[in-house]
Amino acid sequence: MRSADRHLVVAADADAQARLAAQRLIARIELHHDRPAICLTGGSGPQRMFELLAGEFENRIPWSRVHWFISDERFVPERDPLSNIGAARRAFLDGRAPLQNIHAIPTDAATPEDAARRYEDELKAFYGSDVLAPDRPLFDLVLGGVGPDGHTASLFPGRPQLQIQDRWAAGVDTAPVEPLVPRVTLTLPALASCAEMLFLIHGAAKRDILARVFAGEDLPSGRTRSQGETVWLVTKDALPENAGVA
Ligand SMILES: O=C1O[C@H](COP(=O)(O)O)[C@@H](O)[C@H](O)[C@H]1O
Repeated sequence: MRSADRHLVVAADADAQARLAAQRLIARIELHHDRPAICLTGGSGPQRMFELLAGEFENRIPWSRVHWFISDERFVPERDPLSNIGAARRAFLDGRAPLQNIHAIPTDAATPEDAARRYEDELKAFYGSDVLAPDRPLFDLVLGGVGPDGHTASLFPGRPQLQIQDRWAAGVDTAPVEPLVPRVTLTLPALASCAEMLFLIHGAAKRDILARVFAGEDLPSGRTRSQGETVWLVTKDALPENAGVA
């Protein structure tokens, strides 16, 4: 199903979803002949796909060329089990991606805000400009998830980071959902600067929040926009009735 705002793809189960996601990621990499930029995310959504990238799909990734970023981070060291980039590194990046191609949010900074400013500088240096051009996306692919309150990355409902238009990253002093640690998040304009935004949603526990997003409620995940395609890759068990799929 296609609508003005979203392209919905339904997967039979989490394994099928992970395969489709890995194939989309590889297709985006293949479209970029220089330095593809992939923005990973935390949470449960991409974990099975990470396993496939370390296994069955490993030989299809030109590891020396691809650069890996992260949509948001908990303000903890990478070795902490709560670290989003730490989880991605352990699952598939370590031993495959060159270290200089892994762009972690610097959680050794003094504060989340300092970390956000340093990450913004790193993103701008990679992009080669301080201004995001409408016809030149920062990322080839941005992965997304939806939390129980409709948050995506670490953009939470009603929080000021959601309104930021002039920054690429921002600190979040306290997260309103578990784990209750400070965070750093990319902002909506930075996330939107992509050729494809791919939400990975699975499990019956996501059905109610997805129904609210699809109903048009003003939630962070529903506010995301991409310069290119926005794809919601949803398993059957997470699909709400208002998704418009029989
Ligand atoms: O806190 C976070 O949650 C969202 C959604 O994660 P999920 O486990 O509920 O699918 C995730 O996208 C974000 O990166 C993470 O920091």
